[in-house]
Amino acid sequence: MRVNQLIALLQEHNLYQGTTLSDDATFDGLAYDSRKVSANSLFVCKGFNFSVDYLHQAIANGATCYLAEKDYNLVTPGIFVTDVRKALSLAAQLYFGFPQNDLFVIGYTGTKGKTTSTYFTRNILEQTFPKQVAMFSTINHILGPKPEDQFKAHLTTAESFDIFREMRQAVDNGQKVLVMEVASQAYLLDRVYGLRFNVGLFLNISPDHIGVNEHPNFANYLFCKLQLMLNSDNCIIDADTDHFDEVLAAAKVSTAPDHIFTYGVDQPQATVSLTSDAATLTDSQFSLTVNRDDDRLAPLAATYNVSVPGDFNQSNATAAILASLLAGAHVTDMQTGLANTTIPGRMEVLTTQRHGTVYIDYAHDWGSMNALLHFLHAQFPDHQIKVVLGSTGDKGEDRREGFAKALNDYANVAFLTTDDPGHEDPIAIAKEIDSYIDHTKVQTTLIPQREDAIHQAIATATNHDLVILAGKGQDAYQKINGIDTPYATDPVVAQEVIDELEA
Ligand SMILES: CC(=O)N[C@H]1[C@@H](OP(=O)(O)OP(=O)(O)OC[C@H]2O[C@@H](n3ccc(=O)[nH]c3=O)[C@H](O)[C@@H]2O)O[C@H](CO)[C@@H](O)[C@@H]1O[C@H](C)C(=O)N[C@@H](C)C(=O)N[C@H](CCC(=O)O)C(=O)O
Ligand SMILES: Nc1ncnc2c1ncn2[C@@H]1O[C@H](COP(=O)(O)OP(=O)(O)OP(=O)(O)O)[C@@H](O)[C@H]1O
Repeated sequence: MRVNQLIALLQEHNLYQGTTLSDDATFDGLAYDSRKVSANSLFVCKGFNFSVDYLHQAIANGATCYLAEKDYNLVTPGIFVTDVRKALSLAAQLYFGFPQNDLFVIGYTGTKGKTTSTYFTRNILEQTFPKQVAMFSTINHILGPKPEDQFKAHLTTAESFDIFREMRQAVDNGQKVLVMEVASQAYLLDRVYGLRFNVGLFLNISPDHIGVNEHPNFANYLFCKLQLMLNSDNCIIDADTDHFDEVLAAAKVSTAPDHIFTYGVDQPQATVSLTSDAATLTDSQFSLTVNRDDDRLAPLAATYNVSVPGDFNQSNATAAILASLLAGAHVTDMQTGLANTTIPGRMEVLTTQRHGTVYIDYAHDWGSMNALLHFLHAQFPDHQIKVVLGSTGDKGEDRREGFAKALNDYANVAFLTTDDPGHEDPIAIAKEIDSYIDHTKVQTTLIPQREDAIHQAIATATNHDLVILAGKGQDAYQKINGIDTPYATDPVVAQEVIDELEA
């Protein structure tokens, strides 16, 4: 990477303040972690917990220059900028050769449904472009068709440097499309600064991620999510979302009306309207009506089966249909892809002979729990709803009251147990949830061991019951006192219980 190119790019974005380096210098490496610096690298000084010791370590490891918001007055030269997070994103794009230019990039934001929709979209597009669809999801990253190109994710949206590094790998692996989740935190911390999306989707918004290390308030949370609409060539919006008018207004700022698409349940005003045709305990079927006179959209008027239950998943699937249409998919690809998608820990279904139907779902706040229980209650009114859940410690304290509200509205029985208690006592958390429960509607039992709670829920269930194991999905740990304590996962525990009971 040549320094004069970097300076020109920084100047273009009004970030450049000056340098103590000669402008004909070149770098062989770029890093923001002192432990990953190689010879003749540019080291980027950023972060809430940044320490000058990291800069010294980076220099010892081979950094020949640093990029920072302040001059550390060292012999080693520096490049100075007004905003180092934005500068990191631009430097990474330059260093990795702007890999986004060789990918069709689809980004999903929303409080709920990002992971599910990302999986749906990838599965559809894999029908159209086999082995050429990369994915950055909360669960895992896929950069190519080989097993070594797939690995677990650390964040929902990675640091900018890692995003562009992985995009470069994906392009080098022959990938044509990238489907990724864009958390609000990504805009808060400029992880996608300077990235233009071919398609940006806004699924929904409800209060979440507000706290010390996240957004200061809801207005900031919404502001960050809206940024995806301002940075996308095509915008797709769920017309049923709260704050729809603000989302649409944000999309209109930089996107022409015929590149803005909306969808909603039984919404004749939306570009595409979806109608639920059937729902069983294990899957569902819906139809789309196209309300805009547009030849590209016309073929979407069809019927689709989704192998994951939940009316909210019909909405997620519709988002994926529109996004994949813009990427070049045919309706048959959509129908096949949706009918064959399962998402780890999202509405996984275990059927039993005598103990009802068991759902494993990642619902871990009021919004998702409410959507899940409302769907099950409305669709299967003759069934009793039994829920196993806890609430995380050290954060999201308001979730406890939210869970109780959703249980009061729709559940019959709740087994309150452990879910990532952190430094808190799980039973104290369970008691707090219980304090908001209306016991005339919901019968509660407090059981500290999650495995025991799952056992009791399934063992006491009959074929008229729906048993919901909520909150952990496929998490293979419990966060206890700062340690990720191994946990077999809800699906494994549940299957063992079913095998034991029905042997
Ligand atoms: C508050 C927050 O989001 N922090 C993220 C941010 O940290 P940061 O830039 O402030 O860096 P830091 O962790 O304070 O470390 C300081 C700097 O020193 C460097 N360092 C550190 C140690 C060392 O020996 N040498 C060294 O150079 C680090 O590389 C870093 O650049 O950037 C880091 C990557 O560069 C992230 O790992 C870190 O995420 C933390 C772990 C986190 O938990 N973030 C959560 C809140 C988050 O981002 N969540 C979203 C939302 C999820 C959702 O929607 O559900 C997500 O996208 O996952
Ligand atoms: N469109 C939706 N509306 C409401 N709830 C949903 C929707 N889609 C999924 N959910 C619920 O939210 C849970 C999380 O879904 P998913 O992982 O797809 O969302 P996410 O946006 O990636 O979530 P998170 O940011 O919490 O990781 C699901 O297990 C389901 O209970």
